[in-house]
Amino acid sequence: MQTHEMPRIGLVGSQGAYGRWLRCFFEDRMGLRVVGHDPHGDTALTERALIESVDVLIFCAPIHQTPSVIRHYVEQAAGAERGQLWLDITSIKAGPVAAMLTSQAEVVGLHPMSAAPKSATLRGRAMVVCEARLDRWRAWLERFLAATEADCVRANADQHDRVMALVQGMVHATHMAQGAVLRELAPTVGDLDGIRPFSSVGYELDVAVTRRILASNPVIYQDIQFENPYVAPMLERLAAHIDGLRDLVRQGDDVARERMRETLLTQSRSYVGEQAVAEGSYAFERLGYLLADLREPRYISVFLPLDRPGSLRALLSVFEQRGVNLDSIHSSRSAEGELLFRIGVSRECDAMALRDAIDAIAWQGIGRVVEAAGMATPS
Ligand SMILES: NC(=O)C1=CN([C@@H]2O[C@H](COP(=O)(O)OP(=O)(O)OC[C@H]3O[C@@H](n4cnc5c(N)ncnc54)[C@H](O)[C@@H]3O)[C@@H](O)[C@H]2O)C=CC1
Ligand SMILES: O=C(O)C(=O)Cc1ccc(O)cc1
Repeated sequence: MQTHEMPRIGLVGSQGAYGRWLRCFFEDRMGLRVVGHDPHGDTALTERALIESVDVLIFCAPIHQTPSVIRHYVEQAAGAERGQLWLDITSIKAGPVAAMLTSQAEVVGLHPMSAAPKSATLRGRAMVVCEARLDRWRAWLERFLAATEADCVRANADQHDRVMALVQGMVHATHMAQGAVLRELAPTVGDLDGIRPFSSVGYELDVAVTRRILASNPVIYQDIQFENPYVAPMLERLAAHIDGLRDLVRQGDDVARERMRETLLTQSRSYVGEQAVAEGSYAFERLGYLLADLREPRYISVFLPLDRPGSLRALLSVFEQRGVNLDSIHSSRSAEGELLFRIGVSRECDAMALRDAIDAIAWQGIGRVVEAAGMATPS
């Protein structure tokens, strides 16, 4: 009983990005004891000793290695895992879940749909939950999932992998291809910096996705393409549509134009449905306004240390008292994950009044101005 109340947590891959996040999560948010093993930097416990000292074991190792790592742990455990809960967070689910099922532990596969966040929980992110063999650990699992604050969606492992071929495989493939096309063709039109002033909202959004992928761990993007059996058939369809479009454009006549409209626009529009098309289109517009606000060169970013009602009002009153007109206000996060208010300031506002407002934010103890951009340099 005690075990299920305050289980000891074991992390396989404890030194990785998610391993480190999970350690903080379990220790700080759930008050649980965490131990781990990782060939890179966490070898105090042998694998067998790790298994013997935990109640819940979580695999957070690289995707392509995880099934064999799990099988190795099953061998090492040799039955000692009976009564434990084994979880994994791998981006592909069928292989890891099948491997965990060869143990005698209870088994649930998880997939958080975001990189390890800078925040303390997974609030606002989806997490797929594949219950494979769950009995006595059910109540604790529900408490754990609630503590993550993730939006949990249940699926079996095969369903998960089919969906991920679209949600991840397709999205990553198209953006990796965009990155390669830009690399090849952008030099002929003034390079990326030369293209930037010509950006549309769609280009800017796609470039952000592509660069996010390029900034991340390449092994994950490689494994998501290569380890999911549903990716190859998806790529066939993707390639067929791109090839088809190229052929129609080469053909170039009215028949080809009509065919393109029919296959790539009209049929998809009616499949998606009028309402969802309208909602998606509006979401795109809102992102356009957001990007426009974020592009405004004159803004300040403020960290408000006091997370309580009225903090934002105190901040805004500093501007009001000095007659500084604001164009936009967004809550956002710094690259380090700190919650910030980003305030766009009217280009017409008086530079002295703005500087005075910035000073007042600090000396009145309202907040810390992390960045002030587009200000006239003081004379
Ligand atoms: N990074 C992301 O965006 C997301 C990752 N995931 C999943 O989380 C898992 C881990 O990902 P990251 O933490 O980003 O990767 P990572 O590469 O930062 O960490 C993996 C860790 O596993 C360790 N490791 C390698 N072989 C091992 C073994 N035999 N035994 C124990 N540890 C071993 C590595 O030394 C490394 O520290 C992957 O399965 C990935 O699919 C899930 C959602 C998002
Ligand atoms: O590229 C994406 O989809 C991300 O947002 C990051 C990411 C990478 C791997 C995952 O399994 C889940 C999320």
